[in-house]
Amino acid sequence: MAQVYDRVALIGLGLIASSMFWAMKRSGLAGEVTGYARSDETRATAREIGLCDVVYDDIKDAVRGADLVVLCVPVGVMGPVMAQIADALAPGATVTDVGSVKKDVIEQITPHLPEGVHFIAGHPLAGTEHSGPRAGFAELFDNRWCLLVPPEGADPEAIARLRNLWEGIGANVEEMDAEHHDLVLAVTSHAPHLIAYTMVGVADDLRRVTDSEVIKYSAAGFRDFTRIAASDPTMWRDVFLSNKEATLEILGRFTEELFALQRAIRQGDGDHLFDYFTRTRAIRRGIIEAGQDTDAPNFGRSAGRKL
Ligand SMILES: NC(=O)c1ccc[n+]([C@@H]2O[C@H](COP(=O)([O-])OP(=O)(O)OC[C@H]3O[C@@H](n4cnc5c(N)ncnc54)[C@H](O)[C@@H]3O)[C@@H](O)[C@H]2O)c1
Ligand SMILES: O=C(O)C(=O)C[C@]1(C(=O)O)C=C[C@@H](O)C=C1
Repeated sequence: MAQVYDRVALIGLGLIASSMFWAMKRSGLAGEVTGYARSDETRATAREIGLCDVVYDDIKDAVRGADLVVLCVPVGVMGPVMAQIADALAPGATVTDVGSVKKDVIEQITPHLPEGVHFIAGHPLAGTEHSGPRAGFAELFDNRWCLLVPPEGADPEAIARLRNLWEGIGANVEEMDAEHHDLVLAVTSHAPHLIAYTMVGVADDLRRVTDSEVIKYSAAGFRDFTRIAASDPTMWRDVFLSNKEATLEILGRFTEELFALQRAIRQGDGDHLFDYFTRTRAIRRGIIEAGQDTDAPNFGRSAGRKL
C-alpha cells in the first residue's frame, strides 16, 4: 500500500495507539512512527516490545516533524496534552484524536491549535476491556467503523489523507457531526457501559450478602457484562464526565423504560413484557438482515451499509 504519512506521532501508548502502530506496520501506510508516553514504565515497555520506531522521553520531540499527530490519551486530558505540543507542531501537520467523545474534546483542543495546523477529530468504534501498551493488536480496526468529525471548512485533502490511513488499517470510515456522534455513542456505548458497571456492582454486593456463587454460575449475558465492567476506570470516568449531557439524556429514558418493565413484572402484565421483547428481537433481526452486524464475516461487503 502507498505511504500516506511520512512521520506519524502517537501520544499515549495504550490499547488504541499500540493497535494503530501494529496496523500501520502491517499496511506500510506510515513511514516512521514515533511515540510518547507519560510514565517511564510505559516508555520502557514500549521500547522492549518494539512499539514505535522511536519512543521519546519528551512529548515535543515526539511530535516535531510529524505530518500526523494522533492523541490517544483519555478524553479528560486532550486539552492539556494539546497545549503541551502546540508550539512543536510542524506547519501543515494534521492533529487527530481517537477519543470516545467528540464535542468536549473538540472544545478542549481547538483553542490550542496553531495557525496552519489541521485538526480532524476521530473515533474508531473498536476496543477491548484491556488497556496499556501490551494490549494492542493489528486486527483491532478490521471491519470496524471509524467516525471522522472534521470542523466546518476543514481542508478536504487533510480529511482524505486521514480517511486513507483509517481505511488502510482496516476500518470503514464515515463523517459525522460532533453532537450527533455523542448522542449515538451515548446510546450504543456509554450508557451500556454504565449499565454493565452497575449490574456487576449489584452482583458483587449480592455475593457479599448471601455468599452465593453469582460469578461462578454466571451465564453468557452476565459474563459479557463482567468483561465490559473490567474496562479502564480512568478512560470511563472521563467519558461520562465529558459526555455528560447525552449520557444523562439516554439514562433518563432508560430509567423510564426500566420502571415500566418493573411495573409490568409486579402487576403480572405478560402482554407488556411479550410485546416489548418482540419489538427488541425484531431490531436484532433487522440488523442482521441489513448486513450491519459488524461481527458477521461478510460485514463491509454488503450493499447499503450505513450506521
Ligand atoms: N479502549 C477502548 O475500547 C477505546 C475505543 C475507542 C476509543 N478509545 C479512546 O481512546 C483513547 C485511549 O484509550 P485506550 O483504550 O488506548 O487507553 P489506555 O489506557 O490503554 O491508554 C491511554 C494512555 O494514555 C496515557 N495518558 C494518560 N494521561 C496522559 C497524559 N496527561 N499525558 C500523556 N499520556 C497520558 C496513559 O498512561 C495510557 O498509556 C481514549 O480517549 C478513549 O476514550 C478507547
Ligand atoms: O468492545 C469493547 O470492549 C468496547 O467497549 C469498545 C467500545 C464500545 O463501546 O463498543 C468502547 C468504547 C469506544 O469508544 C469504542 C468502542
